[in-house]
Amino acid sequence: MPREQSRKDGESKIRSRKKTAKSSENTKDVSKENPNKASTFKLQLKIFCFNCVICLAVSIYLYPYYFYLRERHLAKQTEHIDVRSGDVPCSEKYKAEIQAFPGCVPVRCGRMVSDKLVTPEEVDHVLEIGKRGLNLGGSDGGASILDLHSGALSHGKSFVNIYKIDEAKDLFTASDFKIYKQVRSKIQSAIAEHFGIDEKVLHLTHPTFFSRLTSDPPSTPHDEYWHPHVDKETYESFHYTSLLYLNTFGEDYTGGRFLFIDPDNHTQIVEPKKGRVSMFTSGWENVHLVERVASGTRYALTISFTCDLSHAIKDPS
Ligand SMILES: O=C(O)CCC(=O)C(=O)O
Ligand SMILES: [Fe+2]
Repeated sequence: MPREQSRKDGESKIRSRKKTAKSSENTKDVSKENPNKASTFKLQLKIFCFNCVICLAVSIYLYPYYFYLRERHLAKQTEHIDVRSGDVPCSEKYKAEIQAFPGCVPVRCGRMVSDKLVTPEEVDHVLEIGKRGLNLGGSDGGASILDLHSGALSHGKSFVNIYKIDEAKDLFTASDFKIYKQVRSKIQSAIAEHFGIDEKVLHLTHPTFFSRLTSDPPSTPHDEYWHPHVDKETYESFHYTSLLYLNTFGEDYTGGRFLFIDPDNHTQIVEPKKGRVSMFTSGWENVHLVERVASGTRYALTISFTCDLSHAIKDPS
């Protein structure tokens, strides 16, 4: 029995030695293969990195097109538009606010553009009034305004009252104010018609102003006209905003397009053009911005309306 046992012990030792030998052979094989595996891994890593770089380059190249594809034009500069509109759902906040003014609640919210509302003679005259006033002042930065109602005129880093400047005493004539009133009245009727409200419950409100925009770097936050905003927030009294463009994008300046920013970063663009009127509900459904002017000088007149009698103003006179 002990001899039998020692034979079995001997056999199992041999088996275990063979196993050890085999496993050490395996170890030797793997370590022999390692250099190949390492170089394959390096190659795969390089291919991966190369693909990443290509993807990144393609994305950077296509990025502007992504926005381009999301850009839609409401009005191009090259078009002559009788009436074109874009409806959007009224924002809840605007709807809630305007309910307080019977007869002033729009049947639709959105925008409307027309190139036939104001005559070329009227636009020429209005532009001339604006230039005459703005030439007496001007911001140090890229945005100058002249508020015909209050008389506020950009001057350096702040404002002066144009009606208190000696040299501006007889600057504006009765015929200037008549033209302003004529244009205001046409726009008011068009807003009432398009948005289905009673013209009589709509009142001119402040500020009503000329703007002159250039590519000059800003000198105060007032000069940063390119930020997205909602007019109801910027100018509390506004319910309906209108803009009369006094010169033309692509001819008198580059940049300076007007963009409505809709949900999902879709944009609807109005390219300003001399005589073009754009009008829209002033609520959160119409977030918008003016692109930075890249060259030249852009002129526009903002005429806005309120349904709130306590914010009504008379025509400038
Ligand atoms: O001049 C424009 O086109 C728009 C200006 C504007 O959005 C504003 O004054 O609130
Ligand atoms: Fe605005």
